[in-house]
Amino acid sequence: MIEFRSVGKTFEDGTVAVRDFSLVLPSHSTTVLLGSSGSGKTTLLRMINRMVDPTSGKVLIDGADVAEQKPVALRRRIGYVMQNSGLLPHRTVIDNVATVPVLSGVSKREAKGRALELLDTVGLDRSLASRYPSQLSGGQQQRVGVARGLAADPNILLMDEPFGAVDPLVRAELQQELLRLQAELGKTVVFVTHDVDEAFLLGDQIVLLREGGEIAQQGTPAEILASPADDFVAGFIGADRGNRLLRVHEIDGIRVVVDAHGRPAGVLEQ
Ligand SMILES: Nc1ncnc2c1ncn2[C@@H]1O[C@H](COP(=O)(O)OP(=O)(O)OP(=O)(O)O)[C@@H](O)[C@H]1O
Repeated sequence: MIEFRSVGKTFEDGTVAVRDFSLVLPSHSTTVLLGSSGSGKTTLLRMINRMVDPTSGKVLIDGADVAEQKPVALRRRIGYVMQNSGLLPHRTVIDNVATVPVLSGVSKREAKGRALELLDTVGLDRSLASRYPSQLSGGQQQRVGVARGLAADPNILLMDEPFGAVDPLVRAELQQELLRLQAELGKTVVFVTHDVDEAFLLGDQIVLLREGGEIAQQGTPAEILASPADDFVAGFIGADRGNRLLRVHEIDGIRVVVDAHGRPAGVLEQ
């Protein structure tokens, strides 16, 4: 469990990124921090692994204050996946994935063996292991980024707009892969995005933020869709709300769900 307790962050130039933020993130589930640019999502995410230290309040992991833990050790046991994959350009795919375990004392041979398994896990062909990041597509790079985030077998995986830089088709594929992986691995995932559809697809819990890291609403996607707390929430999730209004049509005894434009969205289970 990750807990933010009355956390605030004012940067040295006086920018108040987060005013007073409290939240519990349950283990083995995905919490999405959703909000527009500048709402403080990345700042909050980075407080978990101490890439940013709060100026007030505390962040606790399983009851232990992260401020009392060494940042390097903390970062080695928390996976971090960012936009543009953050891969080391002069290292091969396999070395990128194996780096953190080797730094943590795992033998090179063992780390490489595990890295190959992780390529399978994230749906990458092992033949790509000896390539450099620039020799991969954007989607493949992001998969390597996810493999690297998982390399130390962390309980917590932080993901900062990890699929923001790839085209919509690849993005949809990566989202499905993450859902599959999460069903298998059950990590505590904290996922940052400004994309409502992505948030609703991936999140068990959604936390919609206004400026300053103020929580506009938190709940399951269904709860937020069913009863937006106020106009801000309704506006944020509602840009294409029309598409979210679904109806059931019966065709030859099969119940088909269609969206507001009459496009089929799926079939109801009998
Ligand atoms: N190092 C810094 N120094 C000063 N201000 C900062 C710093 N990092 C972030 N900020 C400011 O803090 C606020 C929150 O930034 P943050 O990156 O957390 O937002 P975000 O919701 O993740 O936005 P985005 O979706 O654009 O990444 C912004 O106003 C930003 O300009």
